[in-house]
Amino acid sequence: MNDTPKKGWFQRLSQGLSRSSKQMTEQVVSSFVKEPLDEAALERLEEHLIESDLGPAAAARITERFRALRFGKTSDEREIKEALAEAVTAELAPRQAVFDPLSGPKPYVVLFVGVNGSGKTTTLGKIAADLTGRGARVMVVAGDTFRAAARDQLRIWSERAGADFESRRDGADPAGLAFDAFTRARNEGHDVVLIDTAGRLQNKQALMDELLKIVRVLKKIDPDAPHETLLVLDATVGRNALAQEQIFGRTAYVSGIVMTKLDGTARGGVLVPVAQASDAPIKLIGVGEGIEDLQPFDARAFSRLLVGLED
Ligand SMILES: Nc1nc2c(ncn2[C@@H]2O[C@H](COP(=O)(O)OP(=O)(O)OP(=O)(O)O)[C@@H](O)[C@H]2O)c(=O)[nH]1
Repeated sequence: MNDTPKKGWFQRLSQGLSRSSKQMTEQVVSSFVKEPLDEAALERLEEHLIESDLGPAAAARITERFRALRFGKTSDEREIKEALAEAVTAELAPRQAVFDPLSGPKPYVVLFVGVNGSGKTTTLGKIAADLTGRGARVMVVAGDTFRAAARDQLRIWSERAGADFESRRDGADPAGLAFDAFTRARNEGHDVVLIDTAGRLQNKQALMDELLKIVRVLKKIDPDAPHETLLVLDATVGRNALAQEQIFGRTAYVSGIVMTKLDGTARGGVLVPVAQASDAPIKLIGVGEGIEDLQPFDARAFSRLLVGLED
């Protein structure tokens, strides 16, 4: 995604995170205002943070940091929010990284993995549109060959973006498709190849085997491919996102996480335990269905908005 967010992104992020920040402000922030911060209040804070899906480990660390900043002091709402924002930023800042498909090798191959419904296809479509908008030549590959609906949806995104599109009939081998598409993209001078994959097969093992096979055949053409493997996770499933991260993260060589649908949940805080559990950093976040609603992850902006700080 473009490093310089388009105008209005901050407002969209703010609006998208409004349910989460409302939860934080109502449940967490308001209960501390105008009381000197004591042990009982800190315990309540930790509980609220866990209820907001930040996870026990991060909740404990944030509470400790908060204690160091404010213990024994009477705080107004702004001071509470600033201290919380600082503590959440400290958790997330080391887990932030940039998705930059245009400064690597060409064609730059990006594999999209994640369960069905997580927002994979939409994310891929938004990225395709962003890249073609910046003048890149993009190929979109419909690696979920089992579901005609998934393919059609991707074709529509691809046409809208002005990208080239590669697909095969139902049930064709996705690894073969990926190989041919990568070969064509190399020959024709594409800048980026975006490969969608299935999110569900007969069982988990079959799904992982298929992903690994795709990776293997891509490496036959370029040992460094795929240059990026993005795991797409849906924030609305809360802590289930953690389980998904574990399954895909362990086997699929994930290099970056995209957290979608942060606008559809009051538990956007789940990004914190996911970011910490994963070996891969958070690269992009989605706060809506529009093309402009997918943007680079900015730990500081995210943390401040999560606790209801608008500036
Ligand atoms: N509110 C909101 N909706 C989103 C976001 N990202 C994706 N969606 C919606 O989530 C739904 C599922 O997204 P898809 O892109 O189809 O998900 P998928 O993982 O490709 O799933 P399949 O197509 O079932 O394989 C769609 O209705 C999207 O419009 C987001 O950031 N916010």
